[in-house]
Amino acid sequence: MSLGIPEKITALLFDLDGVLTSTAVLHRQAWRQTFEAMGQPFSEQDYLAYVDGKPRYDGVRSFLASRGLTPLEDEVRRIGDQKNELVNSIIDEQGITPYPASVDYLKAARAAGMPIGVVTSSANAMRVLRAGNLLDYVDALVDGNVITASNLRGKPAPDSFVEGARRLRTAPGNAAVFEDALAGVQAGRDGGFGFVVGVDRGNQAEALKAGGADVVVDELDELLS
Ligand SMILES: O=P(O)(O)OC[C@H]1O[C@@H](O)[C@H](O)[C@@H](O)[C@@H]1O
Repeated sequence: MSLGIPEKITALLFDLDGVLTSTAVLHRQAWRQTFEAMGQPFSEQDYLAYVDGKPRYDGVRSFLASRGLTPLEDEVRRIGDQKNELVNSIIDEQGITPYPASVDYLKAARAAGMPIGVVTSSANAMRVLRAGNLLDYVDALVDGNVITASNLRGKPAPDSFVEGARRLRTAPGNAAVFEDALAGVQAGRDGGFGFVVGVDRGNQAEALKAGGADVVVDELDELLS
């Protein structure tokens, strides 16, 4: 079976929320409730432009900066931590659903012997991967905790994907990035990755293309043939 990627690609790096699992929607809901409780209306467009794909506190800073606000660091953390409690209780209530088409793609990648990394800004990744029964597919994980502990810059900087490639012993030019967030697609482009797949979950196919995606799909199994 063909994975629909160039021959030079020898490793795959997947974002988690919104690419492998439908948790991006849960994050968006928790962010909206958190910001609206502060009197700041928060649209889907705000999520996509300012928060999606970025580490937790970067998301807080970026959205509030768009409203002309620059809160002190303590306040940034208080808001981010409040959102984290909320997203965890939403996950408790709603559970974790992997996208079936993404699981099919992971299975095909495994069958092809491709090393697989998950590169996500989320510090809740282990919980999500475990609940989604996805851990068997993961050879390397770079998550929000690794990003903090290793002092990496979060997406849109390429650092976390570069670290993922390093852990799979692959040069970025030989690795493919799979991303639904604009910040993540930009990270793939700026890191010189060999192929960037944009996954359009929110009417932003054009923006993903403009941000550096080589191809944009609605579901990962569209790449299989
Ligand atoms: O707060 P967490 O779980 O560490 O996640 C940080 C970010 O992780 C990203 O994967 C999500 O796209 C964002 O919505 C989220 O804010």
